[in-house]
Amino acid sequence: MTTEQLVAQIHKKKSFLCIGLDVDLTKIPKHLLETEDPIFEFNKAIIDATHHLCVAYKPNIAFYEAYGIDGWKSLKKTIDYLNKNHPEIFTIADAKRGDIGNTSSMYAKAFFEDLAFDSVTIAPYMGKDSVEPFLAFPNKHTILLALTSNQGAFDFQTKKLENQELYKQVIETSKTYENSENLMYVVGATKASYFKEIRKIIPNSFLLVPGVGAQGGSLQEVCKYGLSSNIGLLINSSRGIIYASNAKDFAEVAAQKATDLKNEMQEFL
Ligand SMILES: O=c1ccn([C@@H]2O[C@H](COP(=O)(O)O)[C@@H](O)[C@H]2O)c(=O)[nH]1
Repeated sequence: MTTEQLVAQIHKKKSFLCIGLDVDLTKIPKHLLETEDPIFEFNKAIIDATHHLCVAYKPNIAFYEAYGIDGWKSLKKTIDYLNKNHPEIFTIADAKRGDIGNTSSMYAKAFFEDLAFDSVTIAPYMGKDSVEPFLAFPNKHTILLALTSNQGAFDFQTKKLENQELYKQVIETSKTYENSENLMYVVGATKASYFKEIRKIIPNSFLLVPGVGAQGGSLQEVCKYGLSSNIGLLINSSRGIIYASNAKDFAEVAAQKATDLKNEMQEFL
């Protein structure tokens, strides 16, 4: 999917919501455990109930890898279901990969070719040759961890190196990479006070923003300085939506939570 197509969907649906599909078998409704593929059945129900409210879904790959080959099969079924039934939805493999060049090329093939995601999250720590293999794929997007939502972000990302914070150096350096127009960035909603500075460096790039809901970040605070001229934000919520109920009405309640977040977005569209 191109960035222009994503922006068009945001305006059409009046939403820049991304729903995280972080499936934990201990948290999903018990009746689904009796089905052949509980992870896929859970995702399918959530997608069927919420696809009109959001523009993106973000399965976090750890939640699938944790269940071994069955988890990977459920992931494949989920992305195939999305690509077949909702090709207008932007898909994000939250995998946080990145390695030396030839290994990164294999990660890129796994997520962009085999699984056919639109984007993948990448850790920037190994630098240019670890990121560029992902950027080489046309109309695919590489989402670089810039300033993460967790407390540990302060261990390194905000520390100054040669008088500039590391997260700023990551963003500035990444702009020099080949095909950097395919970059997006992760910035946590819990770091709302940093958005003004970040927008000075990347005024138009898309930012994937996790951390609203369960982690306590505020949509209003993020939008104050995070919006760009083409919206430029994908606000993610995972647990706050998908586990709002673990009874038989879980998909309905998830849709209500997604509607609440979408409604909060209206004043910014
Ligand atoms: O900085 C980051 C980067 C990624 N995440 C991921 O986003 C979701 C957030 O889930 P919630 O349940 O809405 O808290 C999850 O997959 C994280 O691994 C992040 O939170 N922060």
